Amino acid sequence: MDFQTAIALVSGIFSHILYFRNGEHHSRGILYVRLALLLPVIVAAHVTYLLNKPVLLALTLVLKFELQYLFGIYTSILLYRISPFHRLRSYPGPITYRLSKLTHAFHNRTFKGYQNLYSLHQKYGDYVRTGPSELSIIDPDAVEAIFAFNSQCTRAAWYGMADPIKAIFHTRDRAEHEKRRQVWSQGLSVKSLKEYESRIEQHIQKLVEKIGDACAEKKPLNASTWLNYLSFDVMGEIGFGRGFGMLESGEKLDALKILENGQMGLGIFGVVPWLFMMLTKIPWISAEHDVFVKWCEKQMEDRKKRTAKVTDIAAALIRNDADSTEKAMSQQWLIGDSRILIVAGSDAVASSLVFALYHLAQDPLHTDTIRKELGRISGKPDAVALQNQAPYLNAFIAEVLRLWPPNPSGVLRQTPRDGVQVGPIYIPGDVTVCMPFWTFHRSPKCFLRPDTFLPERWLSQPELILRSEAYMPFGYGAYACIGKQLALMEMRLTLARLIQRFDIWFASGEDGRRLLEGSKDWFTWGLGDLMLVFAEHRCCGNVDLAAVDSQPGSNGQGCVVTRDAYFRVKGDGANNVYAIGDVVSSSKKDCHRGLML
Ligand code: HEM
Repeated sequence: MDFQTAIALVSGIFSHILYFRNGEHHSRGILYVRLALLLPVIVAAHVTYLLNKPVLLALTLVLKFELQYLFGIYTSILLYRISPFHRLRSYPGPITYRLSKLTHAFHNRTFKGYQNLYSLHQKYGDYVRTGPSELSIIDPDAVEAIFAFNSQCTRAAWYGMADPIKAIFHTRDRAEHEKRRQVWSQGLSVKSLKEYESRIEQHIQKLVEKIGDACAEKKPLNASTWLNYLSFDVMGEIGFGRGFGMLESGEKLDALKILENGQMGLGIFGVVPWLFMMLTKIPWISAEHDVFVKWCEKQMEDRKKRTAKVTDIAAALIRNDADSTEKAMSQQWLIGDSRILIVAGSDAVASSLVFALYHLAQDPLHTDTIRKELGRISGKPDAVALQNQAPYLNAFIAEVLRLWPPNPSGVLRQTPRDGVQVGPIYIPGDVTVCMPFWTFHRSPKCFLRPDTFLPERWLSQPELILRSEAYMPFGYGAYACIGKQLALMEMRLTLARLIQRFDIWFASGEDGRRLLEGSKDWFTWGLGDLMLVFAEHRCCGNVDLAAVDSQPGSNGQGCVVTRDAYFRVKGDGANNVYAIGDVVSSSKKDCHRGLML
């Protein structure tokens, strides 16, 4: 090895040990690339000028030195990551993940990040090393230490990927975040929620009418599409004072199509923040995303110009902007939060509602139980009644959020410099820790029969919940979801209104698999299709199956005759119809046993 090579290699190794090994570098990717490209040219120019060497020779020498230097850095980095000196050496995990997060991105290429994490936990246990300095954890004892208000853990580098944009969701500084959260909470107070209720109802009513039309024409509907329209229209209404009109037009806004494309990138490259940040700085890659950002800004600008007749979340943010003395900074917050307003709540509510409809179609007993419960509430149940007097509905929603949390791969935190102690386990400092909700919610150590949809675990069978700390679809602690009550109100109202009016089944040829297996994990869910048929519910409440049951061998099965159709029914052999199936026919001849309602 010649002297120059030795110097280059040693410089590389020391650069890693003294500089790159410490602190955060994810936001400097572009800077490093620029330096790597520019420095050789500058140095070569100096060598040519000072030593009088030919340009080409100087450039070759400098580039050779640079490559050797980079080789030194990367060899040192990779060896260190798998060495017994690394602070995460004792945690199990695949060697390829220890070497580089790029492996994680590669495994996420099919948008099944949540399943990937599930498999890793199945193989390696509750603590898995999923990156050079990253752990995925499904230990309920660790929740307090990592998420509680008094935890020293902060948001991980992942949240800084939107830099330099300012927004509540991207703020890593605890004090700054707390201040912004106070501004947001004015728009989400109990009083505001009360005002939002009737406006949310109007949008739900539009959805109900659309479904009613499809129902009259006996047409199936894609629930994933229509619930998305609802949740975005509601966020337009609550966020900016007017819906986006998608329920009326039946068409997705172009801006939201762009948003979906952008989410795909997040699903794959989001696990490697430095790479994601570099990619989003490349103009032709970020062009579409910039259009979406501009559209969000425009919503806020338009809202500022309108005199508000109604209250909304933007009103609180704009008020704060008007009071602010630091105008430029305040404007930055307003722009950043306009995006959060649109994105944060819509996807999550839509996916939760679609998975809820899947479970209703899959087992109509849930529909029946909720309907009976709603029937016991006097008058049309409002949001407060649904919260306090519909325990099964609430348990049903809780179970949907357990099995299908809207952020399936969870959220990330960073441990403080001194690390964190979880009982006998020490998690070293400056480590990114992730709690993957989908996997955590299905841990057999935390929930009995973890993969089974059982709303009863939140009601009559609490013994099925072993560790309630593991349940955190809305996150937990200082950064937890600020829109939780709004989301729950919207979900309760939507499900109640749909169940009160319709019976819900899978459309012909649908079994829900496209939703369960085809949905993509791109931080929130990119939903697969779910084709459903809705039918006006005419035979509500208990149905006396005696006539059906009295037929020998009927086994509680037969037909229910409503005003104009014959439905196939299944009973429990006692007095309840618990599944009402397809319309068999409009005449009695295809219906071998009938029961007139
Ligand atoms: C089922 C519905 C929803 C679920 C499951 C959900 C889940 C979450 C989770 C897990 C976080 C925490 C992220 C973290 O720890 O960094 C979060 C944050 C947030 N959510 Fe939601 N969310 C839902 C609906 C909504 C709605 C309707 C809004 C509308 C206002 C909203 C606004 C926000 C905001 C602004 C944050 C950031 C809070 C902060 O930084 O302090 N979410 N959400």
